Amino acid sequence: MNILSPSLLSIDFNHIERNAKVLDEAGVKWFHLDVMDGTFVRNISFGPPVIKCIRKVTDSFFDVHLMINEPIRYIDAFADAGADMLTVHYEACKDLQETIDAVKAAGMKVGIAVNPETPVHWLEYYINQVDMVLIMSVNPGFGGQKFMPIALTKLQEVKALAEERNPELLIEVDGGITVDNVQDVLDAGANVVVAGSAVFKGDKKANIAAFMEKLNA
Ligand SMILES: O=C(CO)[C@H](O)[C@H](O)COP(=O)(O)O
Ligand SMILES: [Co+2]
Repeated sequence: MNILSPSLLSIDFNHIERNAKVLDEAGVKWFHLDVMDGTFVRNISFGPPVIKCIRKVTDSFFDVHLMINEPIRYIDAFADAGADMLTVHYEACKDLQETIDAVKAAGMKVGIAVNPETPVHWLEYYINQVDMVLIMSVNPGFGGQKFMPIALTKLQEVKALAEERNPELLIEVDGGITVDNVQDVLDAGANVVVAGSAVFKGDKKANIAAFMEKLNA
């Protein structure tokens, strides 16, 4: 079963409750929350206080994408804010094993994200310890960027690794996904699709319905 995880980076923050309702009513079950610290990526977005507010208006699964250095420092804060899963960047953790263990100990699911230039085989040792691998199809930091096709090969590699080592693994792709390229990433092995601009620009309900049609085909 494929999952759409809309990135709230593109949401109208003046109307969070109204937009969350639109997503929920459109059948969206996951919210993708992009946390940026201005050091791991050259942008700052939001943190636990905002997530805590959004938690009050929806029961959806909070798929929190941590684009922050040394995320181990904030695990409890995100757990308290209502995160269901924390996805940390391979490139941002001094001790990835310790970080994975700490997320699990805090009662959340855990994912590892890799940037476009980070090889998938670096994840081999961790692949059966995590719930999800996130393949970035843009360089992280901003919504609205163009999809990078290198992600397709990496999705195929993760899928092959998962078949061997962790058949339950969720494989998420994030960055520049549209209704026109979503089939390519599904065919390559993604089963969780993040979309920000392609959901929030224009008619949200129609955009979500178009994605759902492809994901549930
Ligand atoms: O992690 C991200 C950027 O670093 C965002 O999740 C991603 O860019 C989603 O936005 P869009 O679908 O517009 O690319
Ligand atoms: Co993201």
